[in-house]
Amino acid sequence: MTQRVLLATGNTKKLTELRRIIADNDLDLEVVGLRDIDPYPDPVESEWTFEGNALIKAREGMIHSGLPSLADDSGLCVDALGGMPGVRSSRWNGPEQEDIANLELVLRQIEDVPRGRRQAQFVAVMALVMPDGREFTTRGEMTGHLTNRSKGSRGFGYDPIFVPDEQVPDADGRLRTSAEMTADEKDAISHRGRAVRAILPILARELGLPVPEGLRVEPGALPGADREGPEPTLPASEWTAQIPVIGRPEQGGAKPAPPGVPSSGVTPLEP
Ligand SMILES: O=P(O)(O)OP(=O)(O)OP(=O)(O)OC[C@H]1O[C@@H](n2cnc3c(O)ncnc32)[C@H](O)[C@@H]1O
Ligand SMILES: [Mg+2]
Repeated sequence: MTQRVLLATGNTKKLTELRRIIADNDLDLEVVGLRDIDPYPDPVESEWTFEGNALIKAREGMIHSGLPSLADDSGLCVDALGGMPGVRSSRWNGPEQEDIANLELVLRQIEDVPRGRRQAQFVAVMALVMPDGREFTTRGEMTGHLTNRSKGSRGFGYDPIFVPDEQVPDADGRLRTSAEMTADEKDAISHRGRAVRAILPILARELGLPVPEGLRVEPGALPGADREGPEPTLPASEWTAQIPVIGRPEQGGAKPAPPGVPSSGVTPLEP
């Protein structure tokens, strides 16, 4: 029987991307959105880390639906702004969450910053909360730089001003913004694509589904792999899986991984 999973996000563009990436990976899952369950108040995203806010949204989703629940917390971290807007990306210009006003404010804030110092990265953290309270997070990043004006109409949020590093220039040597890329091109390199592809093997294992071809990892490499054995040394809420991250240490309110912790494997979440 097809199992149901909730994607607890109020952002329909994000939901579309998440559904598309899950569908591309052939998991026998029905992905329901917030519109498919009884409404509940938006949770307050009160944490200073993407992990913390993703867990807040996934926990609320699980409590109100009883379903295994996924949630994404993401944002744009701009080096010249000390890693901001980061976890505040959707409310950067105020509580209205208007993409264009947020993007224009960032452009104004960096208008005097020269091209060589306009590096930024998108970060996405996916949280999974199971009905038994087990919790997991995965992280993906996409590095790039910011343009000085919007280009392209695909994607959402800050896509029209973000030029990903991982792309081949066109015949004129021009690089595209992520709003000029096709959905498949963005998914292949995006922060969300990476975070979702990292959580899918964990979700599959937790639901007893076959792990999709191409997403297989060593069984012991997944957090909670010892769930049939002795209790984990950390509470379930403190396990996180990290995928290899390209680029600089995390910013925007999130703490860098503690020294000595490998870029993939199990690390504790900050309190
Ligand atoms: O909290 P939910 O309900 O999931 O929806 P949201 O839009 O409020 O989501 P976040 O709190 O995670 O804020 C993420 C913001 O970061 C930006 N962002 C995240 N991923 C992006 C992407 O792939 N392309 C462009 N902008 C993105 C965009 O402004 C989002 O509104
Ligand atoms: Mg939000």
